[in-house]
Amino acid sequence: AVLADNGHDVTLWARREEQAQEIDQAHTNRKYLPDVKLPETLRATSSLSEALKGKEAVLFAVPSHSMREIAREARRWIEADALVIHAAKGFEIDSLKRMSEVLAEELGASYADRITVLSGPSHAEEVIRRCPTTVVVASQSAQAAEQAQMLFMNTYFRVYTNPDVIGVEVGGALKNIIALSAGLVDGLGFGDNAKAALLTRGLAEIARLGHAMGAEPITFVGLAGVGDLVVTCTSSHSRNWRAGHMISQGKKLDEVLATMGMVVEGVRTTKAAYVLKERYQVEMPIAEQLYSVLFADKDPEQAVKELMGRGRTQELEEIIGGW
Ligand SMILES: NC(=O)C1=CN([C@@H]2O[C@H](COP(=O)(O)OP(=O)(O)OC[C@H]3O[C@@H](n4cnc5c(N)ncnc54)[C@H](OP(=O)(O)O)[C@@H]3O)[C@@H](O)[C@H]2O)C=CC1
Ligand SMILES: O=C(CO)COP(=O)(O)O
Repeated sequence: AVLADNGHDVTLWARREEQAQEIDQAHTNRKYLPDVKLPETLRATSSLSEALKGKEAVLFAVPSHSMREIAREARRWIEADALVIHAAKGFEIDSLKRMSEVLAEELGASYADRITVLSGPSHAEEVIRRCPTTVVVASQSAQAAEQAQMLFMNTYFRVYTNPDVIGVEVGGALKNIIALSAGLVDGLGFGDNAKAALLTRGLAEIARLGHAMGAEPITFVGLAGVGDLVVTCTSSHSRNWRAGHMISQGKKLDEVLATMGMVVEGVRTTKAAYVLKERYQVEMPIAEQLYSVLFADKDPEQAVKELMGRGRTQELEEIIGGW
């Protein structure tokens, strides 16, 4: 809708014919954005070739677990000089690869310089109402990042560029772990101090793993770090926050995911972080406790007790050093 508002010729692809038809003809998307009228110029199809042929840019906005499969399929139709952007916030669970790595593998080396990630605090429910929103685009090529910036930027959607692809992707993925935890903490009625502690110490965990993976720590105080962390941990639009909240009320994970009917990226990302923290030898106590709550039926109140009872430590020693 942002791109259509900017006057671009946009074709959405949806895997279900009936959804494509609804968007194309009625200009609505009742399942995902009820009570919203989409731009009249926005077209939709269930044919990938129709969506991709002749297009100067392609935005992959599928859940991270389906990125490889869709990219593999899309490769046949994407123009050789197309700009490739993705907006997924997660890792590939088996390989622990970032989405730009998955795209580069599937689309081929010739696209590496044109792969861009778009991330930041941007709940779809508000973007579609044209509420003021800021995001960041990152690419290894300044030219690709600026091209994406120009395509999306308008009066309600402000786009910044950043050369740190790893930081922007890792920040966008890991914030969902903290958003799930924030839903739990809010649901348990632990108050504002606990929530602030979770966001701040969550950010320390994100920066610690991100730094070890090659990110610039400063990226995490930007839109893909603090920005997305704040919006996802404080908004009831967030599926990750809502999932955590439901679990705090005694619901089982399977039940929560079935009720949601939309992707809750933080669940898979918690599994990924559990393995990544071992691989990079970094401490992620919040992610570790959330892992036990989600996958080993740990009582969330006990998880909080254990987090509060950890040994004494410095605040940011890995990043700023000690005395
Ligand atoms: N929602 C938001 O505000 C934001 C989301 N994101 C990120 O965007 C990504 C997508 O999220 P979002 O759109 O919200 O997720 P939703 O669950 O709301 O919608 C998922 C969409 O992807 C389709 N889909 C699911 N699995 C597949 C598959 N295997 N192949 C093809 N299509 C599939 C669904 O189709 P169907 O209906 O047929 O299942 C549906 O159209 C996530 O990584 C998320 O973190 C990033 C920024 C903001
Ligand atoms: O990433 C998002 C907003 O920036 C959407 O978060 P949820 O997936 O938790 O809804």
